[in-house]
Amino acid sequence: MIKVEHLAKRYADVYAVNDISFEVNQGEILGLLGPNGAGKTTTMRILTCYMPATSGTAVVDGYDVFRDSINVRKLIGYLPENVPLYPEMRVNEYLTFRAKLKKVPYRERKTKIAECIEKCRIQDVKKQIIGTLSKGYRQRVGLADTLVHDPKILILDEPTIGLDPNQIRQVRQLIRELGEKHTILLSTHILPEVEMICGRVIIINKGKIVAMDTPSNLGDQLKGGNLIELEVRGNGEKVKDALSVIKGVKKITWRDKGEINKYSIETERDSDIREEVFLSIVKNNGIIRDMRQDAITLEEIFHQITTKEKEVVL
Ligand SMILES: Nc1ncnc2c1ncn2[C@@H]1O[C@H](COP(=O)(O)OP(=O)(O)OP(=O)(O)O)[C@@H](O)[C@H]1O
Repeated sequence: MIKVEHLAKRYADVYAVNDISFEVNQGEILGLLGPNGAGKTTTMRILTCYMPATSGTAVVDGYDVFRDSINVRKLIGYLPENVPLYPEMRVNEYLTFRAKLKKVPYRERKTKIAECIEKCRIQDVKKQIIGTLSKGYRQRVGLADTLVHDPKILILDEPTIGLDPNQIRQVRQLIRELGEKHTILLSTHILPEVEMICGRVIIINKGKIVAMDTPSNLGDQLKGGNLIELEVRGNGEKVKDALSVIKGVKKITWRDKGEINKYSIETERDSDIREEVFLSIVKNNGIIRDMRQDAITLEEIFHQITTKEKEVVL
């Protein structure tokens, strides 16, 4: 449905997006996940024909975003990060105005608007002035606007940003429902959001794609093991050397190298080496102050992929 090849966008001497390629298949919800400034909005702006790429191509349902921009726009409903609404208009007036702009035929307009109002659950506020609505309701009016011309594809830039936890839950649920009928590309920097909503995720950092898979495969393939957090009083170097030879240890990160040392030990999947860790530290005259084991979450993977910590990696 969307095919992006070697896309790049340069602002002056900075590449906001640098040679990215990916596809969004029909009917899927794909999450574009990345920290601030990763290039998510830039990618979406190119796909929605808001601005041209510096190089590369993007094709939406067979139409090139640069050459066939009018056809591409008809296919896409775009929710920008800051939803641009007219605060002095009433909700139904605004949606009628938008439907006219988007050339929804006069005969269908009423029905289409009613459908969007129902889908986005804004019946209660349809006569209310937009400026008086809560942020959550404004977001839903923005979503209703993206749907009013019944586009095949929805491009949603940080759709839950700035909402309270209840509103976030409602908007996520709404996006999941919309995913039954529309192909969706959404951006977020919130990990649980992609885990909850998306079938596939692209992790983008500094304009480059650093990982692409289903949320669960990312967990399995990239790390998939356990993480043991340790706090030890003793000779840091000696303890590190002893830990590194334990079978099942994949990587050790060593911090606070003083009298008290902290280690994060990544282990193989399905291995539990806590007892070996304990014995090894005691044997090397270390005192364990804390030891915790957790499964590595997508959060850690994301953190590791998108940041370069100063660390000792064995
Ligand atoms: N119009 C512009 N002129 C110059 N630099 C820009 C412009 N728009 C974006 N950038 C830069 O391009 C990079 C990518 O920005 P972009 O907005 O695409 O990131 P993002 O992943 O959407 O981040 P956020 O989550 O903060 O919105 C950033 O370094 C940003 O400062």
